[in-house]
Amino acid sequence: METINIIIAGPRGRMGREAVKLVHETEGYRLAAVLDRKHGGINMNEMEGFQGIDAPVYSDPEKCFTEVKAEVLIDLTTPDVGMLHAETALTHGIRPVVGTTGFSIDDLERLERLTKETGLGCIIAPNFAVGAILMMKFSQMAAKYFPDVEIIELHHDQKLDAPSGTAVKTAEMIKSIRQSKQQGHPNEKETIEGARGANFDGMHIHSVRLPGLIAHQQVMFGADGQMLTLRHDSFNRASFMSGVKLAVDTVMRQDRLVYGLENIIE
Ligand SMILES: NC(=O)c1ccc[n+]([C@@H]2O[C@H](COP(=O)([O-])OP(=O)(O)OC[C@H]3O[C@@H](n4cnc5c(N)ncnc54)[C@H](O)[C@@H]3O)[C@@H](O)[C@H]2O)c1
Ligand SMILES: O=C(O)C1=N[C@H](C(=O)O)CCC1
Repeated sequence: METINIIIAGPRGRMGREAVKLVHETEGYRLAAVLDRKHGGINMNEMEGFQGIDAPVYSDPEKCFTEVKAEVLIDLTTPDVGMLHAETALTHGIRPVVGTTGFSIDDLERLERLTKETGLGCIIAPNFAVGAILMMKFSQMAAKYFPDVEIIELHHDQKLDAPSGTAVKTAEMIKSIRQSKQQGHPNEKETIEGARGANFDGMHIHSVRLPGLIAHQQVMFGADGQMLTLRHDSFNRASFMSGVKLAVDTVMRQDRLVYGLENIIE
């Protein structure tokens, strides 16, 4: 088995720490370096909580991708930084696996162009949890029969982007099979701005942020006299790691942009 050399961006973050553990403990993976905005120039084992993990730390992505031999970048940072990392990685022949959420349609189009130019795979996964992928797929199936839908996503209160990447992806998947529909009463009026949530092609997305939560989503379908609710809960960040591993293994065989793990799980 060929070793996959991996760079992780955002190793001290909530997701980054889990990803470091995954790469460190997986046979056939080697942690080649990490990208950390503060600690460039030291070794990981000098950083708190990473004793016994030997990898150089960089703060400058350009320098990191030039000096380090790696096949894959796992990015778990913030949208603007994640976009810069993904583009820079591709131009250095490194395949990005991006868990960072909050990318715009423009960002996705730019990355798609870059993958076509370089012939390299890139996976953008708004949610790595297999259960969440199933919830999105089931929601897409249900929307064929229940066009009236509201999405409620619930996350911890340190989350930067709203709506969540998962909610946006769910809405996009529903939109792909549903005729555009403005839901609710045609004359409805918000007496407090935002009361009806975000409007995506007529369906509404509500974002809840509370301490204690991790990542949760409920998709509610209403029809005359009945309701169908699909819900997924991630109770810890280890729940995302089998999806990260699937993405790393798959990106090695891809030559284009893949947006969403639903396109690669069988
Ligand atoms: N796809 C999924 O399944 C999934 C799951 C959880 C979180 N996320 C997303 O992953 C991202 C990270 O989430 P989190 O909860 O770990 O956040 P976090 O705030 O705990 O971690 C983000 C890390 O990025 C680092 N960072 C910021 N700028 C940097 C830079 N220039 N260079 C290197 N590192 C930099 C920060 O120091 C921080 O450690 C978010 O966008 C979140 O929405 C995705
Ligand atoms: O913790 C977060 O932030 C998460 N973000 C993802 C999203 O935006 O959908 C999914 C899981 C957790």
